[in-house]
Amino acid sequence: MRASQKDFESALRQVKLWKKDPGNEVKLKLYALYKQATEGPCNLPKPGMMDLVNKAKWDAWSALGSLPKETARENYVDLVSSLSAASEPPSPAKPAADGEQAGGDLVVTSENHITTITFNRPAKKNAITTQMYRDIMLALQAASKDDSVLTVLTGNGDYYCSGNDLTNFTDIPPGGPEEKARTNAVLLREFVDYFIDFPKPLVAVVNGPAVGISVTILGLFDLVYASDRATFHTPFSPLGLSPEGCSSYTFPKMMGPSKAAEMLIFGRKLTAQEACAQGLVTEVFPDSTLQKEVWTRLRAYTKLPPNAVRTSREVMRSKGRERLHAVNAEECEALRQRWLSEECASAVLRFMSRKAKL
Ligand SMILES: CCCCC/C=C/C(=O)SCCNC(=O)CCNC(=O)[C@H](O)C(C)(C)COP(=O)(O)OP(=O)(O)OC[C@H]1O[C@@H](n2cnc3c(N)ncnc32)[C@H](O)[C@@H]1OP(=O)(O)O
Repeated sequence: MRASQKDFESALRQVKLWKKDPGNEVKLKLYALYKQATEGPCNLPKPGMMDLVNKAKWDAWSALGSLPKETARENYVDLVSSLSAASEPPSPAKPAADGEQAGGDLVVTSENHITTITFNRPAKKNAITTQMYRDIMLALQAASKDDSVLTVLTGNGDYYCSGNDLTNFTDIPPGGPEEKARTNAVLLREFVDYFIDFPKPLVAVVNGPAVGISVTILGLFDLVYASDRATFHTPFSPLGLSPEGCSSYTFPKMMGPSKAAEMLIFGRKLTAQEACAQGLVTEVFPDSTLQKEVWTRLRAYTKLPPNAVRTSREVMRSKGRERLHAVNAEECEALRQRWLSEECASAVLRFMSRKAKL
């Protein structure tokens, strides 16, 4: 059935009532269809390379080519109706009380003296949004004070985490790309500082592939248990970026400068076994037994005298902390500059335009 002008207007009103931001990809699709339905094919000049937001919008609209206005209107109505029919999104993450589970892109649970922070965005391979960085910091703050002995990070679905959400870069504030780069650098520095200063043992249960920042911060963890399906990938150079999470210091220290260079400069992806041989991973488990074996082991660790555990960790960690803060500051400044580079803009655009196809 063809959508009438009335259906189209009703869909426009419906979008305004949505409580949750549908995400940049959906917004781009809606934008493109709206423009096509109301103005026809895009004949605006192509925005400049650094104007990420307008460039992404232009790409999405242009990709519709000569799609007739009526079809665009119909596709808009269909898209809105399919999204509105989808189940209501869960509430945002919050630090949980004992045993409580919060929904959202991050799930925090606390049980048997273990606080678990789960990346819960499986449809996006658990890419970390700006809100998730903030929620992880809140969860770590709460976990540092609760009665848990261990804090675990893990992922829901087939991925552990695909790193920073690359669409983070498209939301340019009034201060322009410079302000965006500055606020990202502040956020990143604060985020990594939380891991450097965290007072209890940090454990990663790497259930699948890990990319970018989810790999680099592993150098700040005490234990990294990985599925044999997991891979470890830091594709910074292809993205026009440079290493973060103190990996420019922890990785060479852990695996030697040459192996670290292969990963951090040349983006070589490691298998779980290779990452274990390099000291990044503590132990690799068959995917089918990972959960059972790891959680049994972790529960046993929580029975150890907690003050002895904390003291041992503190004496192991305290000496390097100041250095790590300095490394973090240096890496964030390098990244602030990288985010303003054409190399980075092109890489993000490549990813975005792949996504803007309708
Ligand atoms: C402010 C602090 C900054 C901190 C600095 C951090 C730096 C980093 O972390 S750099 C690393 C950034 N991550 C990446 O470059 C990974 C990008 N993603 C991919 O290369 C691929 O998606 C993949 C290899 C992770 C998975 O490929 P595939 O199995 O083919 O699945 P899809 O590509 O179809 O992905 C499914 C779905 O998920 C979305 N998605 C995946 N990763 C990201 C991401 N990092 N950011 C945003 N979105 C991501 C992807 O767009 C697909 O979405 P739909 O098309 O809507 O299904």
